[in-house]
Amino acid sequence: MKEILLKTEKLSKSFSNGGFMQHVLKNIDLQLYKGDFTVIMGASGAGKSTLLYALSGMDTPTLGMITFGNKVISDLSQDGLAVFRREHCGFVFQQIYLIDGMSVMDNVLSAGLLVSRDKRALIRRAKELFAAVDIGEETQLKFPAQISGGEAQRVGIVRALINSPEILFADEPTGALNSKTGLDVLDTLTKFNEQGQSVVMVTHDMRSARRGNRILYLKDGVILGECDLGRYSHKDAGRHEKLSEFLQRMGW
Ligand SMILES: Nc1ncnc2c1ncn2[C@@H]1O[C@H](COP(=O)(O)OP(=O)(O)OP(=O)(O)O)[C@@H](O)[C@H]1O
Repeated sequence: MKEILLKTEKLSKSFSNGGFMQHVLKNIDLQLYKGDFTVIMGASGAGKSTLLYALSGMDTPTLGMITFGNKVISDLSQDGLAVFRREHCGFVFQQIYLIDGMSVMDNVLSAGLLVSRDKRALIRRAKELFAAVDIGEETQLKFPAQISGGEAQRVGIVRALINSPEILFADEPTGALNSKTGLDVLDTLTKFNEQGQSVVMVTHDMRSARRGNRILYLKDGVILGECDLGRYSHKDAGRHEKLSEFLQRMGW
């Protein structure tokens, strides 16, 4: 039996655009499960990022309820949401936004120090995570301008995981990377997920989506369908076909 991590009830989000209301998310009832690698797909403008922002407390819904564990997060103030995000969520975006004037290690530690005062423990965890993403000690001392895009994204993942978040949210994490470095980042996400990290990722890239075990398809602000792909394995030859067939059915 899967454990529910996060739940939405009648989640709606509307924006006022040029004097009219645009209803981007419409009454979404969704449950996200612990340990899953959930992927949100859909055409451009379907509302994928808007959904990710609402789920992660980066934005508030217009209507509806979001519950994390036993805690209703949709009622929290901006300050309450900031604390929720810091303590429970990790974020990886297409743009990495490392702080230029700090070393790679200090970038990660500064995120950790927002939650914990135990610098020694943070350094230990940072080192473990850097080892897991294959960022050596020399690179840890470099500044963001001195590392490659792929290294920067892997540092971004370490930063996102330093506070041991219950959910890692990723929005097109390979969007700005070339094929090889994008693959390294996907392998890294897969590895952490195999170790139990729950991941929710938005993408319109099939190669990225294949890493998920659960694929949700969003269309015009509603979840049109979902596909259970099972756990990722690079040996799973039928995976690509199963996903293609699902996406075709969804009208992708
Ligand atoms: N802050 C905002 N203010 C006004 N409209 C917004 C805002 N954020 C999103 N929208 C609108 O909501 C719709 C869905 O946007 P969203 O970014 O969620 O789509 P998406 O599925 O992630 O698209 P893409 O794949 O192109 O990134 C778009 O029409 C967008 O213009």
